[in-house]
Amino acid sequence: MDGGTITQVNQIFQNHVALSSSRKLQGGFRTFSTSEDFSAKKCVPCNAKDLRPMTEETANELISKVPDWNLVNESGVLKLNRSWKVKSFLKGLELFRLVAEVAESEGHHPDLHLVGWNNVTIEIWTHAVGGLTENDFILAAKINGLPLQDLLRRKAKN
Ligand SMILES: C[C@H](O)[C@H](O)[C@H]1CNC2=NC(N)=NC(=O)C2=N1
Repeated sequence: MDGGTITQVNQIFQNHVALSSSRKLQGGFRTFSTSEDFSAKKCVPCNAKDLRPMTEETANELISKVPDWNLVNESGVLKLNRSWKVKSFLKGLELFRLVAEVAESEGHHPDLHLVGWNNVTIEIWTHAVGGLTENDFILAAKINGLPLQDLLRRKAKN
């Protein structure tokens, strides 16, 4: 197979969304499942040789599994992001501390932003592959499971 055909085959494998409940290896590449709870999974090391960034099509299928996260394409690099308004600067740092514990235990790390004293944005992508992998969805799902409510500014009532 020439390079072009291999790329096409890779695309086909990566576009394949497994319906089973466990991660599959198809033709040596990781595939992604629609039916799984990402928060129950564990991140794999990002330096694994068979790790490839998923296509935008796959990312679009998986984004609904991580409520409140957005899919963004930054100059061709797919990323997940989510924003919160915190009660104070220190509460923002507390939020980062909770997120950092998840990140350290998963060995997968988000980009953390605390801007204008109370605006927190977290971006998640896999630096090693320049795009999204299942790891990013696992980390996003685990962040969604954190008890952040007391750190957040309450929404203004009308
Ligand atoms: C070996 C280890 O998995 C890597 O160095 C990790 C650490 N955390 C990481 N986090 C993220 N988001 N992307 C990476 O490529 C990455 N690499």
